[in-house]
Amino acid sequence: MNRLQDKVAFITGGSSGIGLATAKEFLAQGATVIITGRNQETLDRVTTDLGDRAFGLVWDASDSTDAAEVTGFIESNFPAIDVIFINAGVAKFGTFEQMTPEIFDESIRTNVKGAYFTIQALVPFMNRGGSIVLNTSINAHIGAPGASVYAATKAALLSMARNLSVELIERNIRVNAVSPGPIFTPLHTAAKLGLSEKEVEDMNQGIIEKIPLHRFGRPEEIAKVVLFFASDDSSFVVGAELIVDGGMTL
Ligand SMILES: NC(=O)c1ccc[n+]([C@@H]2O[C@H](COP(=O)([O-])OP(=O)(O)OC[C@H]3O[C@@H](n4cnc5c(N)ncnc54)[C@H](O)[C@@H]3O)[C@@H](O)[C@H]2O)c1
Repeated sequence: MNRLQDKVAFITGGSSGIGLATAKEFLAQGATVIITGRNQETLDRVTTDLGDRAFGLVWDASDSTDAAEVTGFIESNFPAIDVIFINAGVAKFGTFEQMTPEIFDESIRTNVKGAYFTIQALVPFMNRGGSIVLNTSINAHIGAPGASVYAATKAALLSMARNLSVELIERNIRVNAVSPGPIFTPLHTAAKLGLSEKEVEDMNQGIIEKIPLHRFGRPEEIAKVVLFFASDDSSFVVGAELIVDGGMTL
């Protein structure tokens, strides 16, 4: 316990799924947590549940170049940011023909550009060093039908993590990546995937058959890995990737 005592952590897309599980884990370890999302009501509800050390900020990851409000809030309230978890993301699946320029742009803006400019805006606040963790995906490594756009964004993110790690370590900031396999979260709903209920059901069944552990992962199982990267337990780990997929990519 208390692996993040007195630390301040910033989590993008923190109101559900892996981001929320990570916020809970960080709070349990003594951190103060700032989560971002697009909906004020949702953020209010979630931060009320999370308690006094949780703060919610409306910040659209796909428009992260406009950071004035976020940086102003941090400046007025915290001495530093110690941990950033780049987690907000969209997963638009579909055949090659179904991928429109709009889907492509939204995916790149949220998953790649959003990540980059969030880090650029927040690094100046990491004045006591710290840790940045990027949430990529096993899709950065495998070939799966219908995943070409999503996978391309996650491969970009993984490469971003490696390259930023060698640049930011000069400021005592470690950058690492977690690459989850299938984790049961709201991302797996038909609406978010852009598929029908039946397509999602068939896809999920097919996925489980490929996982040696024969089940989806839980958000909490990713949060534990993010905690490892965020805390001093990983003090000599720089530019690494940890695949957490129940053995799916083996
Ligand atoms: N669930 C999985 O199987 C899985 C596997 C590998 C990687 N991931 C990655 O994990 C991350 C979290 O996904 P999740 O599975 O917890 O699903 P989720 O839908 O619960 O979480 C995604 C979060 O991102 C937020 N978000 C999306 N677009 C945003 C935007 N423009 N601005 C701000 N926030 C935005 C959503 O509001 C949500 O809180 C994603 O980056 C996803 O690609 C998930």
